[in-house]
Amino acid sequence: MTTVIETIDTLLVDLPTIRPHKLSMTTMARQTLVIVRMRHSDGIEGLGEGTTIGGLAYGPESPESIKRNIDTYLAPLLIGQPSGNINTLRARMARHTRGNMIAKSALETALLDAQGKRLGLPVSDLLGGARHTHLPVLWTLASGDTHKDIDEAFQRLDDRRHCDFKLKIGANAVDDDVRHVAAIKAALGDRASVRVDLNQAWDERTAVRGIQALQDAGIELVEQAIPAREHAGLIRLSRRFNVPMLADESVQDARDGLDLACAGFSGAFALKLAKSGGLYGVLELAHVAQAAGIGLYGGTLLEGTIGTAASLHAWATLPEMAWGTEMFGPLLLEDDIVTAPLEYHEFGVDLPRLPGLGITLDEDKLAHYSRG
Ligand SMILES: O=C(O)C[C@H]1C=CC(=O)O1
Ligand SMILES: [Mn+2]
Repeated sequence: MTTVIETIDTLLVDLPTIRPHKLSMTTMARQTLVIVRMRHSDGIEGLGEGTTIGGLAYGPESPESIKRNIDTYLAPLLIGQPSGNINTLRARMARHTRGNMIAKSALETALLDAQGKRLGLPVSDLLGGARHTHLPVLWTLASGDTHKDIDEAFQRLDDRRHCDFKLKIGANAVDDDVRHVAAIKAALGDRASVRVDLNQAWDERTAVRGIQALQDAGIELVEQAIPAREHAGLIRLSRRFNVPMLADESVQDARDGLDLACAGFSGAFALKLAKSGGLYGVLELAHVAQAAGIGLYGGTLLEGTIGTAASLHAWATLPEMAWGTEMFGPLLLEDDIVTAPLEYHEFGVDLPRLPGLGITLDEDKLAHYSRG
């Protein structure tokens, strides 16, 4: 008998962060994960996660909209359908619903987790096989205080946890931000690479001034300096400076990637399951980038362990990423809802090797942190 999808439950899970995480558009004191539990008629449960940053501060989906739109619109499209044909189920969601890429990503992840468990294969094997089993992971310094950030960076270096750092700037005046970045880079010297993420905070004129100063300070990568939809401006910046531009909010999926590449962008793309609607969509973007000679970077929306593991399975199938990954989401959270956390060591993280995502929920922790 064909295995079908029987039930899909969604849970809002609030976890405190280890310290305030200050971005240009919001300061996070907690993270809300939307956890999907998808049960199939063969008794297998698939897990998925949809997560964004700061409610509606980061993008058009909030944790509450992700849950509501799965419950109301997306789950009914899947329930009763055969479990194993993920291409058909993706097409069904795309045909009947627009946008909501984080919600779709959570569901696709749950489908892949279940299929992997069913076949006894890790998700990366379902995607053709892992080329890496240990991936580099950077850390974001975003305490809002220069000296605290420097102490935090040295701690991470000494623990051999991270040797690349991303600084979140754009909330303060340009000169203050540049001073903050330059002080951190000067303190770390050659021990670490330092990059910045503006999260769209500058206009193009400000960006020209700010990026020149950041380049002079030895910054290695400048992420999303100007608003997402200003593709022409981003391309001008990528041509103007030696320091490469990393497109994040500007590049959601393969279509954006193709447009940017065809219009002359050079630099790198931040890949995120949340932007591209799941593992297949994000790999389509990665393949466009590869064809265009654009560098890859494994990005996060600060997902917990389930979403982070899903991303790792996708990144593991790619050639080495020019800019590594930022899959540190679980390390920013005070606690976890899984029985065995991901293993972070030697400046990176291990790819889980058990079937599916390789992650098991801790039911007590899940109940404790779930809303309602
Ligand atoms: O890159 C972003 O825009 C989102 C995210 C990734 C790391 C972090 O601290 O925030
Ligand atoms: Mn970013």
